Amino acid sequence: MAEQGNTQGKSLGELGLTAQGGRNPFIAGLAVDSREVRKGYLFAALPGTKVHGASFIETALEMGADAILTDAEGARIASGALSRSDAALIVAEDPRQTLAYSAALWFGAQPATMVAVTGTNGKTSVATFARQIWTELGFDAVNLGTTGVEGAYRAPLHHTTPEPITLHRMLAACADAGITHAAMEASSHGLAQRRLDGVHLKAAGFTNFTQDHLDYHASFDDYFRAKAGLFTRVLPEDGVAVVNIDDPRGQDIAGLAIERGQRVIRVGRLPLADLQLQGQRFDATSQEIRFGFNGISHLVRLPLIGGFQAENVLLAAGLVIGAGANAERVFETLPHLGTVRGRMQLAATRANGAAVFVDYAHTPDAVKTALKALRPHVMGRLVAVVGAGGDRDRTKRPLMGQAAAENADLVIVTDDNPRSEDPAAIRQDVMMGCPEALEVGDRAEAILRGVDALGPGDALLIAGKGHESGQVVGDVVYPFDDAEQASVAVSALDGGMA
Ligand SMILES: CC(=O)N[C@H]1[C@@H](OP(=O)(O)OP(=O)(O)OC[C@H]2O[C@@H](n3ccc(=O)[nH]c3=O)[C@H](O)[C@@H]2O)O[C@H](CO)[C@@H](O)[C@@H]1O[C@H](C)C(=O)N[C@@H](C)C(=O)N[C@H](CCC(=O)O)C(=O)O
Ligand SMILES: Nc1ncnc2c1ncn2[C@@H]1O[C@H](COP(=O)(O)OP(=O)(O)OP(=O)(O)O)[C@@H](O)[C@H]1O
Ligand SMILES: N[C@H](CCC[C@H](N)C(=O)O)C(=O)O
Repeated sequence: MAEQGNTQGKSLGELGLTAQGGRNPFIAGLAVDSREVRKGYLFAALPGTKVHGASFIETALEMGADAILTDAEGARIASGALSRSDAALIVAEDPRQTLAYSAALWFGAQPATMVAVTGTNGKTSVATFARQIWTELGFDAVNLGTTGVEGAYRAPLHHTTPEPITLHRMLAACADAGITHAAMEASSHGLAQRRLDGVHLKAAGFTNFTQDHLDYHASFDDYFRAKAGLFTRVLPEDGVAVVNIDDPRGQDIAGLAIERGQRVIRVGRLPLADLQLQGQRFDATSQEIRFGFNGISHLVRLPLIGGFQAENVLLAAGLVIGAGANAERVFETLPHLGTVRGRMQLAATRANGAAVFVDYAHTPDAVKTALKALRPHVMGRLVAVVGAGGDRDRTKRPLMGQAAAENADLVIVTDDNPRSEDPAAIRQDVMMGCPEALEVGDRAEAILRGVDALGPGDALLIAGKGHESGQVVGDVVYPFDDAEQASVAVSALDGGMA
């Protein structure tokens, strides 16, 4: 109970729940996994992708559960066990959403100003920039997502958008630590599973929409509908939608937001944008951007590599403005933003001046965008080390290879978390899109070969793992850090010059 952060216990009513059968107990904690149930807990028996959680209701009752939250199908599956128990039974149409609301009530605190961002690519970057802007403005702020909880409170997370019990435990810990501002990532899995439905958002952002996760979502339209849920369901009507309208799906989102009465801040290059990116100039380590807001033009130097990061920065600025900050003060913070860990991060420089970048591009669009974004910063050739993950969307693999072949001068295909799959078979899938590429399964060797290929003025992009610290092979996570390997390779080739 203590780790649930609530030592008092709560009645069902206090959790927004009404029992349809059984007692009306005082709840000691919440669990979605029967193995985590303790005496007096509410067990949420959720319909799963592999099995209905109701199959574990009997076990949960044996472990001491005093209340069961499930759907009609779950109540039917466990009718035998339920009829032998006096535990409270709550049957909800959408038990995942009900759990999300109850988890928010259970933990009872979240940072006062919260924003969330969704989209295929750019969520971590936007959430991180939003946190950096708030920090520059003097607020105690965090970002939560793929890279964990970062900022004035730090903690690891195992998911981009954690399930609601973990999420609200974390939000309450942040609030207790004095965090007033939080920017979180909303993954499509998280949205489809209603993980954010109890979060109080002031603004929500949309970056872009391209292929990913078609292993989980039945179709592109399903994937889009999941993302749109951030605006049609989670963001309240008085919330602000901050949308990249350069993406046609962003225009659809803006339309949905307007239908709900939400204020919309349009971001993009199109003349219709409220926060309009009007020009970019690049040098080796930074970019100068010109943008307009409310008829006023601004010129700012961003110490960031990659044109797409300007789009992410403006989306983050829009979110911070949408959540209540003064726009001119927000724009003053932009020259102080820093590189997002593992996103177009300069990891090492060779003695001949060639640069090695680490990036988290793991979708076809991201590989294309990242490589294209490096071009204006680089005088010479562009080398790419690329691979695709196992147990993930297989259809994206050849497209990732193709994106690399079309946008780099030399491509090296390697392993990236093969998980339970045969690494050679994954590489073959990728190679279908880039048949001329060099195939080097061992990632450390692939990086070494990539670094070795660099002449003066060239650059290497190591795509796919970004901030990750391991290579997942089978069930084993081997320590592996692309940035570290880049330094090791440069040292090995140039004699300690990394
Ligand atoms: C594919 C997916 O999202 N799965 C989530 C889903 O599990 P599931 O439907 O597969 O569960 P299941 O195995 O069928 O079991 C059904 C239910 O029985 C319960 N159970 C199961 C076994 C048992 O002994 N006792 C028990 O109670 C399970 O907790 C579950 O609630 O519901 C579970 C409970 O809410 C989640 O923990 C689980 O996330 C798993 C851990 C996961 O890895 N998700 C990943 C894919 C994910 O969410 N990633 C996104 C996207 C990141 C990105 O953008 O790339 C993220 O936000 O991190
Ligand atoms: N606005 C953008 N448009 C296209 N590609 C982008 C954009 N922003 C980032 N990327 C690419 O996507 C990669 C991942 O970026 P980021 O981590 O910010 O996205 P994400 O949506 O959080 O991804 P994930 O949820 O899978 O972690 C970057 O390393 C870059 O290659
Ligand atoms: N959140 C993404 C990250 C992918 C990163 C890449 N390194 C891989 O393992 O495919 C996923 O789990 O699909």
